[in-house]
Amino acid sequence: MSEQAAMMSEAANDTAVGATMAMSTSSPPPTSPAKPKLDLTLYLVTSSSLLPPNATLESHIESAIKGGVTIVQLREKNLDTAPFIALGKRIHSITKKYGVPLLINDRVDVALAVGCEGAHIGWDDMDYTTARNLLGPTAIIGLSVSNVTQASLAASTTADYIGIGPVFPTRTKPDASTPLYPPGVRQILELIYSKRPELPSVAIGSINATNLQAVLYKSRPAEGLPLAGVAVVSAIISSTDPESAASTLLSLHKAPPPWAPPPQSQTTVFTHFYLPLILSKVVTIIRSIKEHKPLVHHITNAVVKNFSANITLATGGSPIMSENMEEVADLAAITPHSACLVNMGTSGPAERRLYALAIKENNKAGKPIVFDPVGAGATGTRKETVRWVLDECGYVDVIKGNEGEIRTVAGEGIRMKGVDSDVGGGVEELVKVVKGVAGRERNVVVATGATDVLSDGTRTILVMNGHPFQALVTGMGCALGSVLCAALAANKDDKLMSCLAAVLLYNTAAERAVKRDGAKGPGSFSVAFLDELYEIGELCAKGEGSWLNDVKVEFM
Ligand SMILES: Cc1ncc(COP(=O)(O)OP(=O)(O)O)c(N)n1
Ligand SMILES: Cc1ncsc1CCOP(=O)(O)O
Repeated sequence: MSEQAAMMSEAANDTAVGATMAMSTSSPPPTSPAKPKLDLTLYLVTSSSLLPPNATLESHIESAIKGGVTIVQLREKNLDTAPFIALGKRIHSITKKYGVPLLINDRVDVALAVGCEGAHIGWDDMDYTTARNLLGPTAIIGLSVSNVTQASLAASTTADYIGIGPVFPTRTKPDASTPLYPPGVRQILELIYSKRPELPSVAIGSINATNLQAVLYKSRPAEGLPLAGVAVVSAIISSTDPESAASTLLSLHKAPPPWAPPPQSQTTVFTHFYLPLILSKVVTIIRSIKEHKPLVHHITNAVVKNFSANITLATGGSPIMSENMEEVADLAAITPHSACLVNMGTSGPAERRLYALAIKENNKAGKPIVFDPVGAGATGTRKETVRWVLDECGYVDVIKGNEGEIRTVAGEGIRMKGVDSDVGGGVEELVKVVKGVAGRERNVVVATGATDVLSDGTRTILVMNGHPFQALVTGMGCALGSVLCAALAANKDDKLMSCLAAVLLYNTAAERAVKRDGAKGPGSFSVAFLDELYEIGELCAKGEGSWLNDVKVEFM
């Protein structure tokens, strides 16, 4: 305590940088320094042990600030007090030059001794009130939270910001709590907003250039403050080029993610009154498949490959079946109109690596991903693959599955026998599940069955068309994924409308197929179905929409 008191008096003699920074902008009287400006956009947290060989923390931090870091936290777990203070002072002389606040991790005494702008404290550290009393009202103080209980307590303080994490598993903090993943971050943001609507937050834990946009997008609450920024350690500290690492992260932060729909592109008038308008869009979308012949990269199971390729061709798309990791990036970038189907028909470690790569490369190229969680509830491995794809691999634009699969994705403990779904809940109940998953993932969910349920979390559509023969042909369910891909690749404006077009095309083709001469059972039906897909496409190419006369849809 006496050591701390001594440091506090030393700090009082030192020029308070918060005051200096604030004074340089608004010149308040020296006796009442204002709080330094807090910009959490790109928050660098240090760890000298992760520096590349021959790099110094001083030069690394300076370069990172040049690249766009907006706030720095000195987090040095293995330093004794004296060298920690000495390092803090050296770093502070750098951050001050750029007007970037410096906070000290855990050690309020060191923050005082350094005379920097504040401290970041966790649950094992000094309590908030004591830290605030010691550091004073103008210091920046951040608090860590790892769950909603901590978030509730933290939001009842006057802390300046909240650090939410870990988002993902991280090697940088071996004692970190269970990962939250973006939906968990979102829950915490909602809780914080309900208690202190103006309190900003950052997310931390294995955030890097690959996942930053997905973290920001998927964690964004429907209402209230989104993340103010992201905090990173290894993504900048372990880089050999911290300036460009920081500037890449910053530009990703500023840019809309490639999968976000263009502003104002969504059909907002979604009621029966507008059915003719909606159906004319369906025709336009199917016509655009014919026009663009989108490439559909299939990562799918062996049983359905041939059928899926034929369905894609009949629809007007161009199928490619490839599980070669080496060509995933090329396929994602080869043409402006492409999409990738990730069908979890088989799900071992090699497939998981392939799915991750496909999602990463298609996210990067701004190409839609349709994820089919085949047999999701059948085994623990499949459940884990679903969790991993959705939590850790990036963003999937559409999830398509039968009721059991979608309920498993929602987190229900459904036991599926193989890949078939026999859960048999009512449609109303299913609508809630589908909307819930779509809202959680901020994407579109298509649940197939006698009534298909499509939702983007806000708008929900029921489609009652189709024929029971569809359930008797192997690959029929999986190949809908191909048509969804073709429609999404051809029309980027409104994903829900593209999915509706694909589902109406598919189910109407089935109804028309059984009316054809000779379609007496599943075998002849599957051939007639291909012909009908093709014929409907031809009608749409001519702008003809009469094939939609018998659609049975409901908007909710
Ligand atoms: C911005 C930010 N958020 C969270 C943390 C984690 O802090 P804490 O829980 O105190 O864990 P350690 O960093 O001390 O290991 C952080 N440091 N920064
Ligand atoms: C300090 C901290 N708190 C939660 S996760 C974490 C470590 C983040 O480091 P990285 O960005 O390297 O995963």
